[in-house]
Amino acid sequence: MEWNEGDLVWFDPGLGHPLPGEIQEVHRAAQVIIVQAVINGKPQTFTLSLGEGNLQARQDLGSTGVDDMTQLSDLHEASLLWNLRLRYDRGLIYTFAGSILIAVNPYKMFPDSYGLEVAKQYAGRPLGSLPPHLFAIGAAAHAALPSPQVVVISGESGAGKTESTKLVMQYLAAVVPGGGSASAVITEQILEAAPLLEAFGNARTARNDNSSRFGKYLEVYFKQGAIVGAKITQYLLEKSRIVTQAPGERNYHVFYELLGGLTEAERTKYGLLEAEKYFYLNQGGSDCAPGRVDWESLQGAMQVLGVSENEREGIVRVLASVLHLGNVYFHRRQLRHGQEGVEVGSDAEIKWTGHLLQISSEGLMRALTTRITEARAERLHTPLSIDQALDMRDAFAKALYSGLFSWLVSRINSIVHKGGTHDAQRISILDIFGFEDLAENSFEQLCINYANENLHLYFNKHVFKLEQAEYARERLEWTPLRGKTTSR
Ligand SMILES: Nc1ncnc2c1ncn2[C@@H]1O[C@H](COP(=O)(O)OP(=O)(O)OP(=O)(O)O)[C@@H](O)[C@H]1O
Repeated sequence: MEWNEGDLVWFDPGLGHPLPGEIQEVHRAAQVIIVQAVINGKPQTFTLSLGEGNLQARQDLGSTGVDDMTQLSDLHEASLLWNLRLRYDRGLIYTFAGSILIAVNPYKMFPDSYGLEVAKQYAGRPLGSLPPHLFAIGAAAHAALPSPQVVVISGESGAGKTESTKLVMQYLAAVVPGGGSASAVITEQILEAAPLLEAFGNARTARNDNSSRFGKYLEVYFKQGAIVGAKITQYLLEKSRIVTQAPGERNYHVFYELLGGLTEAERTKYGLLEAEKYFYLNQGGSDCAPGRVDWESLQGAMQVLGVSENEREGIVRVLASVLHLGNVYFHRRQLRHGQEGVEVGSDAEIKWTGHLLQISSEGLMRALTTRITEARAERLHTPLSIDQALDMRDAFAKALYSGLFSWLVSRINSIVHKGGTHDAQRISILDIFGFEDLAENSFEQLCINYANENLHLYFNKHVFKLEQAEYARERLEWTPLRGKTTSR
């Protein structure tokens, strides 16, 4: 290829990845070209020998890039990223790749982009006829009913999945023709379920102040065009966080919201102190401020969802019990016959937990310090070591909290899913935790990454299969990904 001044190119000045540049000078006699690239906002020039630097022609994307990646003529990782970058710099955070929407997290709100008026513009418009937007995905899913639709939202932690899920839901709530007041109530309840689930299932992590620590599959049901119900399925709540947190991270938001919002009288009633005093809340060394939602708003969300006062009291009791349990400590104790066991350091926390859960404190103490084995008709109490007792305490706290979380999800479902939806149309939204590679990876990261791998595998198979079927239908030639022959 003959290069000329002003040609747009991809070149690699030895970085191991291509840069977008523009040829400034061509010195054919010396076989040298000078290319300029803008790096971190500063123009820099590179002198390359002709034939060096893996020069490739670069498409002119103008100042705002193309809004569908399929319009790119030079298609490789660098050109895809460059297009996203150009758009992002102009505040255009959404880009299509065919029927897939890529969203780049702006980390700042664009309130004008998500109003009712914008939602209405997208309603009923085919995908691609308006600029890329989450509402376009909502509109496409809605238009494709009655066949069941799933919006799969995928990306690493902090990418913006949860916010995107809420926006798709907001779109459906805003534009789906009203089905009377019953539909309006159920729609409000579905929207109110989001902050409630976030309080109990989200936490501050090193990557995201509001990271979802569970996977969520939300099915929204429609009849005669109106929303008639929803169902939430939750996966894999991260249990280790209830008892331990990595540096800079926190426990689930609800604990800090609870302690920041209780009145003095309520604190006394549940035997609670300020958040800094609880081992389960202060291991990450992060602050213990109440956080995103205040306790009062959370109570409001529970009210909208019909959670009774009695049930709310039960929720506080379980949360307070988890906190009390975390402060239980043990001493080594010499038993008879030279055996070693443990005893609880202070029984105040055990008494509070017993009182709040309405179980016997003595039984709880025994359960935390001994293991019961049954052999024939005999029950043997084997004393635990300190480490085993701590594990037992933590396991109990984890079971209590995850039981509460599962109960909450089924309680929400009992309100937003009244049954009778077997013949309803549905749009589902999958918001599942993204890939994680932390300084220390545990069993939870294995499960999260395994779930992601499978999702990607399914997604790739599905998308490529569909694409190949379309090629076959249109009798286009293509090279199957793993095959050597060109098919017709
Ligand atoms: N469309 C958006 N507009 C503005 N800010 C956004 C948008 N999407 C995400 N954010 C910001 O990024 C933060 C992280 O986003 P979000 O919690 O949705 O990520 P996530 O992919 O669900 O992460 P995780 O897997 O950790 O739950 C949000 O709290 C919000 O501040």
